[in-house]
Amino acid sequence: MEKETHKLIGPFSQILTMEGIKMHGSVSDDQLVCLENAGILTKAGRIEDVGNFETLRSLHPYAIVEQIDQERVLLPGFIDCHTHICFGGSRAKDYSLRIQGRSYLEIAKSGGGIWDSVLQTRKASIQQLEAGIISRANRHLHEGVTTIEVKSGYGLDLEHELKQLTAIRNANQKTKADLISTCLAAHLHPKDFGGNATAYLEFVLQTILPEISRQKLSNRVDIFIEQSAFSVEEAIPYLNKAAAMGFNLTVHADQFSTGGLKAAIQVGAISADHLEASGEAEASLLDQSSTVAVVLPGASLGLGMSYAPARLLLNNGACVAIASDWNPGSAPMGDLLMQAAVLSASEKLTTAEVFAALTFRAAKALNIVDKGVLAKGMVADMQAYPTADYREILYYQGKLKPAEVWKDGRLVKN
Ligand SMILES: N=CN[C@@H](CCC(=O)O)C(=O)O
Repeated sequence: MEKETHKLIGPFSQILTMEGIKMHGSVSDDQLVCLENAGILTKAGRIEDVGNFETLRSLHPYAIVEQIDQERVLLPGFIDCHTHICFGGSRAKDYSLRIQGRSYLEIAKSGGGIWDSVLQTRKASIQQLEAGIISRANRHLHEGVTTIEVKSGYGLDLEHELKQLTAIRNANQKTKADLISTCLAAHLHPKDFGGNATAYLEFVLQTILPEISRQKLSNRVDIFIEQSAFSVEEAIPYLNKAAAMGFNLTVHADQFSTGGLKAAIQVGAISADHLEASGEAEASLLDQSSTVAVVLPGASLGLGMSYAPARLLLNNGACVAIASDWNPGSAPMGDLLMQAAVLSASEKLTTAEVFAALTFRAAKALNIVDKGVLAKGMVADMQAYPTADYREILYYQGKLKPAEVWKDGRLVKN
């Protein structure tokens, strides 16, 4: 019986296991474990062994062989640890205004921005939201992204935050990608809430979060700390109370102005995301911190703004992850590999740093311990690129896509 459940996949020209690389700070490419003519043995969705293909074949003659006949480089599936792919409508109008020179915040003040997506998302049925999530998640899966965080935050009242999180839960049953939900009811102080920002956050704490816990819709809470959203003084008590209710914390921090990263570290957030406005002073805070610094080049591309200082953050010892921020406003593209490749050219990130940021460091941002590395016991989420040289993956700046993708050891794209 056991013999039938083992599967040996290979031979691969190269397998980058991502094993043995530290969680924090800079990484040079010579730290990458690159196995040549390699295979991977899986069983029941987990990795049993990784090594030379012929050696594995002789050690496990009973394994069913899934033969790879062409040149391929195998990597762990990517983990996109920050998205907003549950939304209704489009914000093409905002984009066209931005490329005419209007800023994100100006557009938000004049009726566009996040609030416009809130109105469009409230109008959408749960089925429409589900269909949108499934289609975006499947596109990501096709491009090698096997785990995807998905935020609410376009509902901003009890009914519609629950509708978004329920749509994410339903979509998770219908896509082969793994979806991890986050409650971002604190995305904005809603225009139609009859009270100030603090009163709104109290409402979220007393009404929305208990219901989310009761229905087990999410165990993660996020807040947007920014002049246009919530202040540090408003956010800290909110985050501390959410943590006391058992939620893991993540923060939208330092996108346009600073203060958010420091607050995220202070409350023990698992990650602080954005960081485009962070400088030397903020980067130095990450030296002794376990908070993951998640950079979002897709938002910089969508807004035509500077990238987060990923090189500086790594030089300061941060654990840096890269995510797509896929959303209808600031980051509509949703191509994680392309964004990471373009960021690496500007920020001078090594291939090892980019792949770490898309795999096991992104897993840390989601508190996941069994994904992002190809090693015994880990989930067999993997992707194979049609090349014999791993350096070509970033070289083609996102145009080289995986030819095969496996989720839980099963081929989901070929
Ligand atoms: N910055 C705040 N939230 C999103 C943008 C959402 C939107 O513009 O709709 C982000 O992560 O970029």
